[in-house]
Amino acid sequence: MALFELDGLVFGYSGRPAILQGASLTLEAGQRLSIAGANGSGKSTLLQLMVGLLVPQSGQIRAFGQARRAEPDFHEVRRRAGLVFQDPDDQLFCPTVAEDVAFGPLNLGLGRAAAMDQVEAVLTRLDLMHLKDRVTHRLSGGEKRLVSLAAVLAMEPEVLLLDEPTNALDEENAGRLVAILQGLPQAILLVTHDAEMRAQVAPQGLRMTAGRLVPA
Ligand SMILES: Nc1ncnc2c1ncn2[C@@H]1O[C@H](COP(=O)(O)OP(=O)(O)OP(=O)(O)O)[C@@H](O)[C@H]1O
Repeated sequence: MALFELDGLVFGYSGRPAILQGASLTLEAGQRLSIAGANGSGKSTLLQLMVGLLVPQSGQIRAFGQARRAEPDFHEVRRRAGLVFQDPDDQLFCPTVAEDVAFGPLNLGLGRAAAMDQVEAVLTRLDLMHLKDRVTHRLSGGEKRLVSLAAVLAMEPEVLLLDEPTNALDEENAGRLVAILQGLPQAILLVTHDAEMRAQVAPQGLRMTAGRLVPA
């Protein structure tokens, strides 16, 4: 069963010409796929459509074996597919790092103690335990990006949708992120301008061109 099957998605922001003009892709379990493309070509827009944050004007979205049309269809999609936003400030909204990372597990119904165990496990895995009690909005841009990834991984999604994950990361942390992603079991859809990262994490690639996805 494919995790995602997007067929002929058309989307334009209100009152503006369509950015996506028939974008299609299939993401299978365990697959790693990258998407490149010019600034403003619609890559972030596509990821937001995949988890129901935007609604296509036409085209089909199947996720985890089912057609997804209305908002309630996407609750399950957002639980099983973790989107790491391009801007960490869209992801992180709690006072401290521990609370931000615990938010997802608590929301999924985990008890406080189990959620805190999960927070420690994820922060340890990403080598971020030193940030656990920090005030989130005072972190550096790169630290926020890593905490965003931790917050998504804490929900144990089946697939990761990553929007420019190396933005604001220094070379050392970008390298660490690549190693972390290489070691994860999840399927990954990786949007990035970073050609080296695409080669290391998701060599099979597509390119967004004129509103469609074509082999890179
Ligand atoms: N909320 C919005 N309302 C109106 N236009 C928007 C909105 N969000 C994005 N856009 C526009 O839609 C186009 C596609 O944006 P999108 O962020 O999907 O591109 P992208 O391929 O991810 O770009 P980048 O590589 O710069 O991150 C851009 O022209 C952008 O300005």
